[in-house]
Amino acid sequence: MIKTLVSPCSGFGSQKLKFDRSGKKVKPRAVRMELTITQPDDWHLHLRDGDLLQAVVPHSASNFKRAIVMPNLKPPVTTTEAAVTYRDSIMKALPHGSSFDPLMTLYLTDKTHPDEIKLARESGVVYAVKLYPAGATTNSQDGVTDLFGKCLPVLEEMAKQNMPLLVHGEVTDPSIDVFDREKIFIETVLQPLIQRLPQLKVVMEHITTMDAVNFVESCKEGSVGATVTPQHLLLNRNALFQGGLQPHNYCLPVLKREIHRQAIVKAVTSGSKKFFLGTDSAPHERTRKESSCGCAGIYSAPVALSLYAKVFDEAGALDKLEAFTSFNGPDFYGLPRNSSKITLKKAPWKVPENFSFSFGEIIPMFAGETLQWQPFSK
Ligand SMILES: NC(=O)N[C@@H](CC(=O)O)C(=O)O
Ligand SMILES: [Zn+2]
Ligand SMILES: [Zn+2]
Repeated sequence: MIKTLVSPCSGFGSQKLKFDRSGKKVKPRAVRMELTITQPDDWHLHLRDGDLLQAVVPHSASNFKRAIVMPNLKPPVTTTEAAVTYRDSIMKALPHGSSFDPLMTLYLTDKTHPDEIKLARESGVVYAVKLYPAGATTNSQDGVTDLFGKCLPVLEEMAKQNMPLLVHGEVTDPSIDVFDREKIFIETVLQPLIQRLPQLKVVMEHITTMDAVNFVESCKEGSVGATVTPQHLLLNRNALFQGGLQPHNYCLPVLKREIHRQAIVKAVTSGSKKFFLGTDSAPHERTRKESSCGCAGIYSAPVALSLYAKVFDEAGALDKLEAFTSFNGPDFYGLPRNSSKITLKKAPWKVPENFSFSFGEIIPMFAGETLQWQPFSK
């Protein structure tokens, strides 16, 4: 439900009377101040383990009902048994009374056996398998070196079990420019994969380019989907260098040109069912980001909903926000939509400069900046 109010105050300053060229009074523009939507899920989330897990899980649990939890721990979550253990530790770290539901994933390796997929399906806690090309991103060193050469029997079993494949879609060939790695991955891996196994459900994670948008749009609805992060909707690659090197804007796949950002905004605000919310919230302790060799990953969990609302608001598409945050993901995964609701209110708030813990600090995306939308869970 959207409450459309004629704001007595625009952005909480008074709204001046406006006149057109002929001197006629112009009706004030309706400003949406409050929006109640089905509770969102996060279809791409890093919760880490140990102290970091304890520190970050409340931020996701306070806004999202479910999350697809990434398996790139050290060591990676490669078996159903490990996924069950990891899920238990997430449940233990949740704030008292939380109904957050972590949906687990397995980390695909060259050695994953098709029987592991059967176990995963039977477990009822594993919802997808994640492909990290070896060396493509954080903790991907145990990932896949040759998808078609090593993983075909597993992929066939996944198609049989209706188990989605989630992909970090970048080639790792060092001769390929880092800004072209997603495009080349689509051409050399994804296109051949869906041709070979059209029954396999695939999610292209954290898409960053117009090429990815076009690819996903060209595929059959329900067979290929994509998650979209707040950073790839709001920032272009200039944000990496604005006034000096900005390590907290560094993630993989790296931010791209403005034309790509615009294509992604257009895709998610178009009402297409193929695109859904996946924050890729990826916390790293401050000193690991502000380093001579800084880690890739942006911590967005505490600000993500505000930021998605900002994108849809600025595009004049707030009526499309709920499908993106709360319908398209569960529909793609074949899961029920949530019955709980949250309310987003237009009420400015300042993002904390940092979150401080005994082990160090985590810097959130848009640290210290003022945002307009604020989520309130019922
Ligand atoms: N997105 C990132 O930059 N980093 C992620 C890994 C990933 O999703 O690629 C992480 O785990 O830190
Ligand atoms: Zn990734
Ligand atoms: Zn990720």
